[in-house]
Amino acid sequence: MKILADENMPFVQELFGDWAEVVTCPGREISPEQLRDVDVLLVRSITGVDAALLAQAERLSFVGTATIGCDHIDTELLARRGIAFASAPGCNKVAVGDYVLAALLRVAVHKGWQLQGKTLGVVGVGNTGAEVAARARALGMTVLLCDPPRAQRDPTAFVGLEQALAADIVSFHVPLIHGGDHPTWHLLDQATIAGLSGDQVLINACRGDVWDNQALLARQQGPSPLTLVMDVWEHEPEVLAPLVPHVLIATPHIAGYSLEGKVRGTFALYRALCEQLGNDRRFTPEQLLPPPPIEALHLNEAPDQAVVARLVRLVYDIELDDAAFRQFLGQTGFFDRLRKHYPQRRELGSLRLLGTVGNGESLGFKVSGGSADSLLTEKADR
Ligand SMILES: NC(=O)C1=CN([C@@H]2O[C@H](COP(=O)(O)OP(=O)(O)OC[C@H]3O[C@@H](n4cnc5c(N)ncnc54)[C@H](O)[C@@H]3O)[C@@H](O)[C@H]2O)C=CC1
Ligand SMILES: O=C(O)C(=O)[C@H](O)COP(=O)(O)O
Repeated sequence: MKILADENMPFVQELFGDWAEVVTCPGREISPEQLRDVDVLLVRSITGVDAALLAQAERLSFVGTATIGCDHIDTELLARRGIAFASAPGCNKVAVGDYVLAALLRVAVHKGWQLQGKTLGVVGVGNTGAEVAARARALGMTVLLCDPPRAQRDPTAFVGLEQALAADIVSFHVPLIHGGDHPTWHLLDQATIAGLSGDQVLINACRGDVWDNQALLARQQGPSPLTLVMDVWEHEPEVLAPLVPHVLIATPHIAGYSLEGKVRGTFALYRALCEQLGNDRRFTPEQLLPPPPIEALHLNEAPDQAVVARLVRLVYDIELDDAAFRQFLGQTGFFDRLRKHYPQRRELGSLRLLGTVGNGESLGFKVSGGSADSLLTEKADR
């Protein structure tokens, strides 16, 4: 059996190497010719799997994407051709929650805000949106949930887009959908942008095409620009360069790039393929993860916003991602290069907080309760 996998997918040799020949290559370079003798194709979000790519893929029986988003896959085509398909729902939702928490804390410094009491609109309340909502609540924010497809089933829990867009901060977590009842392409368009006030903050960690980037640039060049956090961009890997100086935090589609998230992504495909082939699973995701750089910290009291910000930065410093983006912007291939060489990033949950840590768990950290002394003893005993 021959497996072709995106080179940015960790642990493919370890997981599949025992029962298949595994070949890897850059996701944007996978060609129809390469797929002639391939049985299994494992991609990430940058490989468009469509009729043109599969034109010569006579042997292909399985396609997997180690991502949450599936907008790059023609799933109807796969179904028509009898090719099995798997994705990795939720695999990097925690990483996206970490990213947005780090962004909120950075925004707070920039604006001189206490986040407690501020409102956050979450547009799209699935796996990633729910992670973000939980962390914002732990910071004492009032969270407005907007998810029209879900609201059809549970109308009382949700607000409309207009109300969500009136929040102090609005974070987008929708799939990219063209057409249908709830399209998300250019959900933030010229008209919605015009209705926003210059005090507001917008975060996009879902798909670039959900925001009209040209319309945003026009707004940012006017008298009352918005505060923007952008992990994703229209037309990636291209970036609308003139927009970047008007963006507070700019990153190259790495919100979901924790090591844990990537491992869960590859592992979801391993599990699906094992099931399809009737193979036994020899690994668990935990076996693949190295120990984190910092395992535990002792806190004597519940952390305030400034302490939370320092704790988050110990595990994930979003400003380093922003600085790298600005340093290399404009160089050919900078976007994909930053993604390919992304430093190993762990989730907040890799750090255990010991002692009286209040809302630590809801913020994403691992927490051990008990008195400070008993925990110190427990730590010393380990
Ligand atoms: N920047 C990054 O690194 C990452 C980006 N993503 C993107 O984020 C998207 C969302 O991920 P999940 O939360 O895991 O997906 P999910 O499928 O769990 O949730 C998406 C939610 O959006 C809702 N929705 C659909 N249309 C909507 C509309 N017009 N308005 C408001 N809500 C709408 C759905 O009802 C659903 O509840 C993914 O499809 C992917 O494109 C996901 C992971 C990492
Ligand atoms: O899971 C998703 O959906 C994402 O957006 C991925 O985190 C993006 O990573 P790549 O597939 O582009 O490496």
